[in-house]
Amino acid sequence: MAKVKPPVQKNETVTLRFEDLTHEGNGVGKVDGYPLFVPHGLPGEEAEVKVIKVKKNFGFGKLLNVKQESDDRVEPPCDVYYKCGGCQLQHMSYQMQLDMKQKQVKDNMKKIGHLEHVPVHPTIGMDDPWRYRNKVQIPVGQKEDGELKTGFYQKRSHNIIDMDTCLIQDEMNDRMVETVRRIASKLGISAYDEHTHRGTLRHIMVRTGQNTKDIMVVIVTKTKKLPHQDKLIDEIRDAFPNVKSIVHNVNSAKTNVILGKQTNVIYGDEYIYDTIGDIKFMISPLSFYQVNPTQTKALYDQALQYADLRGGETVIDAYCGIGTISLFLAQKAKKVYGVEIVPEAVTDAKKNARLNNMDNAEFYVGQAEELMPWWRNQGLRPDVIVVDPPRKGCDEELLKAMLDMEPERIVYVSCNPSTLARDLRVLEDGGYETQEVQPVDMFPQTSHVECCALIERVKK
Ligand SMILES: C[S@@+](CC[C@H](N)C(=O)[O-])C[C@H]1O[C@@H](n2cnc3c(N)ncnc32)[C@H](O)[C@@H]1O
Repeated sequence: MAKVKPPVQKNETVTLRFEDLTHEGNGVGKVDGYPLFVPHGLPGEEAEVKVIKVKKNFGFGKLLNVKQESDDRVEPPCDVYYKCGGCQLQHMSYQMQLDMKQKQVKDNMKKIGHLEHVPVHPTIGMDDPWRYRNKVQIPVGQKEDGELKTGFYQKRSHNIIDMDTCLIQDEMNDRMVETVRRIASKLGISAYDEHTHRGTLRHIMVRTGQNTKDIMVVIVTKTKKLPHQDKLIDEIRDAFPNVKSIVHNVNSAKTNVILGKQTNVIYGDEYIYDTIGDIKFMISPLSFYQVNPTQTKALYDQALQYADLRGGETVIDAYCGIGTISLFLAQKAKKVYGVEIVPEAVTDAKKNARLNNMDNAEFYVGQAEELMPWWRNQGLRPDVIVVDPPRKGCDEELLKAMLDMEPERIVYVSCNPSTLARDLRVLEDGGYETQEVQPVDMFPQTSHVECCALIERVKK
């Protein structure tokens, strides 16, 4: 067969009408049937686009000039939006973002899970979709004049954009990052350089309790010693007298992973606290804690509603982190078993159960895919199983053990609709039926979406 040449060439300028959006939020327009993916293009718009990459069946373009704007186009409030890789959807009305996420989930259900019949509800959005993040982890670099800079990486690169504020961060986190950077700069602490593997300061992480206003700062260095440690602590405390915890984390490895294994509390407490609903949580530096507390409440309420607990049930919460969902469930269940791979998180989970006077939740350190079959072999038969895995979804062994245990209901909380759809297919083939999926906008202005799905055992 003769080779068909793409109808566009690299660096050529073409006029496109965008027909659709990809799951990442890129506009899709076609030249003679050949699709071009263009960041910041919106459906219905006509625009001039520079072709920047040509592949056999599709290409990529750069938006040069929008000739006819969509009613859903909005002016991004962030000065560095078009450079920074953090947000992808600031140019889009919030309603369009929510609709796009619902469609993303529906498409995955259909294409990956072959679950076109499953109702996917409209995405639960935020009243104010800004300043929602309770945690920032920001890389530190050095300017030409030697001063330190902090900022997220430019798209598809490791160049740090010098920025003072991030509009999806809690303002407290912004101010703390700026303060630590300024003090460290003044004390002459150098930034870590990933090319030469030299220098000291790698990242600044700040976590804030949205409801308690507790603040934890984690200073990540390549070096075992934190230079000018006492001075740094004094000056941070002068600027933020209410800081609860200052932690030094050592990460000497050549890696993209932000935190190393060694953490030393150099001032204050090992934990900060936050509340979700009526439950109080203590959170240590290495533990996972959802980044958007307002939407976490909406997500957990949904999970609890799907679990439909009456007080007599045994429940397993797999991938339980610091026990957040487990304790929500324990309010209504007879017994909850949690499993989590990070030992520090399990320590937090146990302490959190005590903190809330709950004695019906037990937590175990381990791989969920190992513990679940072990529980099955021990004869544990839960009424409800909740899973909340990382992006790669559930392990096959775990899915198999869940099916063998025959719970009435499975509640699947997911931050990745494609692995959710893949795993739902396995559960459907194993005798379960997905009843509904509720997307929740945990990460406004970005293309990520969180979901909660209800799966029930088909009665024979
Ligand atoms: C998306 S988080 C959910 C945490 C918790 N349910 C919450 O809402 O805060 C996923 C959790 O799974 C843990 N994890 C990752 N792989 C695991 C595995 N194989 N077995 C058990 N836990 C795992 C992570 O450490 C993380 O705490």
